[in-house]
Amino acid sequence: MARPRDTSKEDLPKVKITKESIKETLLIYNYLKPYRGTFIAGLVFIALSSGTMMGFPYMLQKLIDSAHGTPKPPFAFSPTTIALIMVALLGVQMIFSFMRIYLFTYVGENTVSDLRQDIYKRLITMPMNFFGQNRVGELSSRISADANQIQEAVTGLLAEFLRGCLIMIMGMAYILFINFKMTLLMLSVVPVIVVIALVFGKYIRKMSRKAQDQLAESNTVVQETLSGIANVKAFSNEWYETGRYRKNISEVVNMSIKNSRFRGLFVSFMLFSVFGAVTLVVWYGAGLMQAGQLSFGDLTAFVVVTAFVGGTMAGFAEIFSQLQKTLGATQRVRELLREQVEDVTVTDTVVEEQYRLRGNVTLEHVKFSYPSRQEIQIIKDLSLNARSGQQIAIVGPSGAGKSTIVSLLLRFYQPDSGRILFDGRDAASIPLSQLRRQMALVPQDIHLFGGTIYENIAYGRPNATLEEVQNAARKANAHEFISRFPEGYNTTVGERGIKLSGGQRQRIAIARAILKDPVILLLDEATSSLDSESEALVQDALQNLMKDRTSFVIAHRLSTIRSADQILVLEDGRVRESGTHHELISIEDGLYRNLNKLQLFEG
Ligand SMILES: Nc1ncnc2c1ncn2[C@@H]1O[C@H](COP(=O)(O)OP(=O)(O)OP(=O)(O)O)[C@@H](O)[C@H]1O
Repeated sequence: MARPRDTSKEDLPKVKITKESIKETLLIYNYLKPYRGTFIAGLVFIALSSGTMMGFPYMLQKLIDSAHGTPKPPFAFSPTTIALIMVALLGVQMIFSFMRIYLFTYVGENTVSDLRQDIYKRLITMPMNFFGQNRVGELSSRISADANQIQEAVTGLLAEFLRGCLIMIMGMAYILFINFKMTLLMLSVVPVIVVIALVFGKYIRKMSRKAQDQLAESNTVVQETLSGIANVKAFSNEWYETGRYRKNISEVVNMSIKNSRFRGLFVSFMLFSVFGAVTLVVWYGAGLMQAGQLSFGDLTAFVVVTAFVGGTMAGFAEIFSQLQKTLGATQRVRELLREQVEDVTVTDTVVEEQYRLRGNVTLEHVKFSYPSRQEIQIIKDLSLNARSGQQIAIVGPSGAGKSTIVSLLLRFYQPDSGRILFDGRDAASIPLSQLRRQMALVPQDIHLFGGTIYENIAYGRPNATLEEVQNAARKANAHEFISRFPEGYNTTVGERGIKLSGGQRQRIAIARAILKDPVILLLDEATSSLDSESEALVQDALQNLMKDRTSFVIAHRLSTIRSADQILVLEDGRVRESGTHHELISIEDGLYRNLNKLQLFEG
């Protein structure tokens, strides 16, 4: 029957059940290993609870027969005694069911939490290129929807399958034992009804999903028109939109009415066939009873067990469809777990003496194109030499490749050819985490994490004390405005917190970098202009930050880089001019000189 739509699950694609996909899924069961004992105990409780469940119709049979005075050994007791035994049986069943649910939830939650942590560790250590090629939404659904599906498989699916098998086997054996011929009669009708119900049910589900999609489409019209209401009104197109909506809605109505015919047919068919089957079996059983071959209790137990078996058969279809979804989920998760990660550590490490940098940076004939756009070379033969403590300014028009240089220095990407050297050593010979620990990036768009100002600054060195954080904030000219907030350093920022101005955010980012105390500083100057007071505070903070470290500054305003040791004028992936401000300004018709004259950059 058509059920309410559970979009979170239906959106998960199914895959074909093949030997390969099953093998993949079984590998996920590796995560079960640490909880093997509990898992096996859970399986035992499933078997026990299925067993006691089948004991119920058996005792029911004895109870009814005892009323007729025809109980057969070994339960030739009074009805009251049998009823008490049944209550005891139900009590035991309660314990078994409780244990089954508790143990499987314990195992399921723990395994999926291990799996989630592994996926997260993978995600966070993937190279930058990976993030350029995958959508964040899709990646996060690996950790939420896919992991959920796997959890259900670990706990629910296997348990349901085992329970189903046990009930089918025990149930079939039991009704065969009650009466062979009646079982054959039952087998000739019940599975047919189940199969028809499944096929029909699937078709109806598909139809109702279509109707829901149609409804969603009509909602898009509503959203579109309401969010662009000014357009609708300005064009006086209310009549047009009303017509569009009417057309959409009438499609929904048509489809739903068409569906109702099938649903009506399905429900009436099911009522007819289920009760018809019961009538048929009971009629046949009544004949056997008349002939003295069957007791009243036998007949009752037979009908109850048949209902169990029929229900289990139908349940297998759901297990099958869940299995397909799980195979899809595990395939995607396994793909992710197989991806090549960056060589970074996920434990907190300190800079080792052998990798401690002095801050000399050399680029030799570096060429680079982004892996996702191999055909366009962004950096074309770039060489530069920065000595420890120097300030290198990179200027040039938008799209020239300035930020790309910063990404290469951080080793987000590898050059296609040429070398990057730190203190004369090839960058590739320094472990990534060791290298990046000695660098700090102050980007153009400053990202503040949801948390307090203290936490945001301490991101530069997560174990810093409040005093160290405050000192960094002072140097970054941020202490004063932070102290003015009623909650000071405990003020929450980010999505749910207060909104800081552009200049304030920059100073937080500068404090974060000061706290990290990097050897090499990478600074992407914000393009948005600040008011002159704020600008002066930021510039002063930047001077504090750049003191005694090699700094690469992507500058958008030339006024801020006059004192730089070297200015590289980049155009189309090449260094067109380089030198100090005075050297460059004196080049007749030079690029820098012209840019300076304009005092205006495209970027
Ligand atoms: N992740 C990426 N994948 C593919 N191409 C990219 C990627 N990032 C940047 N590009 C391209 O590389 C070129 C250089 O970009 P880059 O950001 O280095 O320029 P920029 O000089 O910093 O520009 P701006 O001053 O506007 O920030 C651009 O054409 C851009 O489209």
